[in-house]
Amino acid sequence: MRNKKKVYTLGPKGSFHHLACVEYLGGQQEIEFCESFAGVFEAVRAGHLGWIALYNSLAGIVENHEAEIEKNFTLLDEMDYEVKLCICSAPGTKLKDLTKLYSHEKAFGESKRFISEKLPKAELIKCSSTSHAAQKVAQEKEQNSAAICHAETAKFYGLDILANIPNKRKNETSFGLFAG
Ligand SMILES: O=C(O)C(=O)C[C@]1(C(=O)O)C=C[C@@H](O)C=C1
Repeated sequence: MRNKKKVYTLGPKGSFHHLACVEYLGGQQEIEFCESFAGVFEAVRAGHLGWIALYNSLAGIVENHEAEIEKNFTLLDEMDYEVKLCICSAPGTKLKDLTKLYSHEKAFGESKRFISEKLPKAELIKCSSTSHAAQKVAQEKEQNSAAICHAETAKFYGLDILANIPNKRKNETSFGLFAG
C-alpha cells in the first residue's frame, strides 16, 4: 500500500473489522476506530480511507455497504477473513452460570445453534461490535455475563475463554478498503 492515509474502521480495538484490517495492512498504516458504520463513511467523506464489511458467507450482504460504496465511493481492494467466535467472561465465571450474553447481532446469528443448545435461557444484549461487547463485560465484571467475540479480542480485554463456538459451515466475512 503506497497510500499512507489513515484507515478508519469499526472499533473499538479487537473488532473483526480491526483484526481483519491489521492482517490486510500488515502494520503498515495507522488505524482509527469509529463507533458506527456511519462514522466510517463520514471519515471517508472527509478524505480518509475506510475498511468495512461487505459480505458474510452465512448472513449475506452487510447492510448494503457494497451498493453504497459502488454509488458514492471507490472500492480499492477486498479481503476475506474467517470469523471464529468464543464465549468469554471475567475470570472466575462458569459457563453454566451465564444469564447474559453481549455481542454484535450478526455474531448472535452466527452462534445461534450453540446458544440454543448450551445457553437457551440467556438474555442476548446487542452491542455495536463484538469488541464493544468484550469491553463492556471486562468493565462490568459481572459473574453472570459473557461476550461473544474472537479469542484474540478476549485476550485484549483480559477475559477468560469459556468455550469456542464451532463453525459447522464456512463463516467468512469479506472486507473492503475504500476511498472517496
Ligand atoms: O462486531 C464486530 O466485531 C464486527 O467487526 C462487525 C461484524 C459485522 O459487521 O458483520 C463483522 C464480522 C462478524 O461477522 C460480526 C460482526
